[in-house]
Amino acid sequence: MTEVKIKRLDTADADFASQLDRLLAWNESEDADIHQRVIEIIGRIRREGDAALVELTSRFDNFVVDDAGALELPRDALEAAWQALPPEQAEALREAAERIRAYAERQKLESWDYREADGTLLGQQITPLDRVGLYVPGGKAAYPSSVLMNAVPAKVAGVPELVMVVPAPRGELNALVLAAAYISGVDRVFRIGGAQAVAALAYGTETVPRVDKIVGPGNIYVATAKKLVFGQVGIDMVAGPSEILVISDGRTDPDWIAMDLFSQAEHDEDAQSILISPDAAHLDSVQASIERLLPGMERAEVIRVSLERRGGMILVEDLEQAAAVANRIAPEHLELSVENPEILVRSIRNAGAIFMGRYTAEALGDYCAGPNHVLPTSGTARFSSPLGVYDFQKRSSLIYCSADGADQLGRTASLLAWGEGLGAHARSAEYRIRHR
Ligand SMILES: NC(=O)c1ccc[n+]([C@@H]2O[C@H](COP(=O)([O-])OP(=O)(O)OC[C@H]3O[C@@H](n4cnc5c(N)ncnc54)[C@H](O)[C@@H]3O)[C@@H](O)[C@H]2O)c1
Ligand SMILES: N[C@H](CO)Cc1c[nH]c[nH+]1
Ligand SMILES: [Zn+2]
Repeated sequence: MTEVKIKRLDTADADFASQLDRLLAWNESEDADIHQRVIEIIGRIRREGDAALVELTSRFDNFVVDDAGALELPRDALEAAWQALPPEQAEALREAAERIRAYAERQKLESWDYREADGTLLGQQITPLDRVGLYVPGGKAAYPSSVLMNAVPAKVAGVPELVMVVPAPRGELNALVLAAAYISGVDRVFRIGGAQAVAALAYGTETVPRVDKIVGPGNIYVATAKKLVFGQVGIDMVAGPSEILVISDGRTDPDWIAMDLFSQAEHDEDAQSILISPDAAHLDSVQASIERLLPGMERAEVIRVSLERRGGMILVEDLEQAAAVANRIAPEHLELSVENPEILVRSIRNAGAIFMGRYTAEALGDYCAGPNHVLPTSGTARFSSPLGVYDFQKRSSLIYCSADGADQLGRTASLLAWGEGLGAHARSAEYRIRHR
């Protein structure tokens, strides 16, 4: 077994900050290249519609159809997949869906208003989005759990129309993906993926309807496409290649930690797995576990590439410094594998999801704990949050002025409008003032 070359960093090194920046950075030329390719794909979908969708699907997913209509799955295929599931899988899917729903129910934004003494009413009205596009990844692995994570909160919000896209390599789709779409109330499913699927949802084609917002995770092509179509449609966040950051106090079984790092590395060669600990001997033990366990893994090569390209082990002075480094990284998933996670969690400011304590494997959150697994990546947890019901709801402000309210507010508005030199604004307010 050859050594797995994972970068080692030490906060005591003078140039630690720049070493960390290099660990987190995407290769710039690779990044620019992907960006350019995605712009071209989006341009083709806008200009050529279905024809480009069919051609790009055959090129990237090895899935050839004569006519774009065949990219849509008939609804009875979803029901048939659900009916054919082995009972224990159906039960697991249903249990996961129920737990995701129970958590989502608590996230609902509600309408509210309040009335002032003069009868003026101010408030907020909540409306679900009309039609949402759900991206479900499927290039290298199938993600039934992502179907539930996308669709269940959308349904809780009350979105009337859910359009799902999922790549079908060689035309094949995982039965659990279809069954999950069935039980979570997805309306239409198209077998398309990557930047071309995002563009089709954003602009519409002859067969794919244009949506109001696109949500869901995907690889770097999907994440880049979502950023580029933002404005034409809403997007939830940048949910790209998966990431895990483990802070260990050195007392968790090194095999557990190695497997937690593998669990995200196995998604994609672009995934990122980082371990931080104040215990240098523990980092060595985890390295030894990685080398011993890796050959037995199903996706060993993907894990190895991911760990060697984007993985890291960071030696810190203490757990407080570990938290500071974690906040700088702002990971998608953060495991606090320590004795008192409820104390350390108070120092965490930037993380998509925080898994507290040695027993809380991140994988539980991926499937069935309840909180959403669609989470911000690439440091965007500094300003983004997990996918939730609120992503499928809009807020409109409500303002009702009584005659007395218009009289009072009109005087203030008029003064401010004249101050801005905007006469029509001022007069519009003044017309409603009672002139004595
Ligand atoms: N952040 C989250 O919440 C979250 C959740 C689940 C999965 N993920 C991530 O989703 C990703 C899934 O990736 P995947 O690849 O399996 O499926 P995917 O559906 O995201 O991507 C597959 C598509 O990528 C496109 N593609 C692949 N190579 C291309 C190329 N060279 N040029 C142009 N387009 C290309 C193809 O169109 C293909 O259909 C992983 O990175 C995983 O870590 C993230
Ligand atoms: N870890 C992924 C989110 O980054 C979600 C997932 C689905 N299946 C397995 N994992
Ligand atoms: Zn995962």
